[in-house]
Amino acid sequence: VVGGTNSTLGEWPWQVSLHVKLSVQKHHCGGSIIGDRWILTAAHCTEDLLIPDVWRVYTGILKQSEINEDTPFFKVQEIIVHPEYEVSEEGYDIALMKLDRPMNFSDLQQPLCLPTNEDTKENTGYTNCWVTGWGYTTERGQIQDVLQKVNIPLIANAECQLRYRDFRIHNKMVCAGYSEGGKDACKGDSGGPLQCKHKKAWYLVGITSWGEGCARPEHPGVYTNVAEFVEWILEKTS
Ligand SMILES: COC(=O)Nc1ccc(-c2nc(CNC(=O)CCc3cc(Cl)ccc3N3C=NNN3)[nH]c2Cl)cc1
Repeated sequence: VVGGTNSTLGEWPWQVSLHVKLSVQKHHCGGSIIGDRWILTAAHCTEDLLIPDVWRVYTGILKQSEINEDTPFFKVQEIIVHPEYEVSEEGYDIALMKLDRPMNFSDLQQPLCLPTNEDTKENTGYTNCWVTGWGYTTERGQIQDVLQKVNIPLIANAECQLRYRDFRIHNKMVCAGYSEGGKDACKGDSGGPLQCKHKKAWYLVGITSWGEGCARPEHPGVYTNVAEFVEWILEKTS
């Protein structure tokens, strides 16, 4: 996250850190708890990593430095990638991870709400949206220890399309950013939530997906529009 600040423990209890353990183990992507056995993340996070055994899902953590060989994690039983996903810039950048056992919800680990379907139109109805993650704070940065948060406004798809002439910004995408730049997601944040507070509850409006650089003027972040995938999510998770 560029232009953000430190989160506090329990502020974003649905945020998870998805680690991959190959020869070494490291943070790979963010993700969101949407059920007691379900994590929602970006399809691009799972590319070339469709073997469930390499994944370690860390919940209820604020700092990456909390993670060591003794830190408990959830194993992944199944990975479900949206069948229409090809590349992030074309959308459908969404995937589900089914955990090998159900989690007990607590103050530190609990789900956030999926947007209701009619919100699709109202995406502009969300006025208090935040992006969170342990990603880089500059384009040539590094993974952060403390979970970062940044308040970023949604922007209309028509405006987002003007900024990305070489791409098709369609209705299954949602954009967020400042025209002057300076605040954005960045490398290592993908798969994590763009969450909006609406009438006292937090909704998973977007999944961090792609952008041209990080926090550049006139280059908003592009997120998977979760409201357009609620039917798919419910079909796969029930
Ligand atoms: C010690 O462990 C480690 O170092 N781990 C580690 C893990 C993952 C990565 C990593 N992840 C990605 C996937 N893309 C994103 O995360 C954000 C994409 C994105 C989304 C929005 Cl909305 C806006 C802008 C951008 N944007 C464009 N340019 N840059 N960012 N790339 C790389 Cl590199 C690097 C290091």
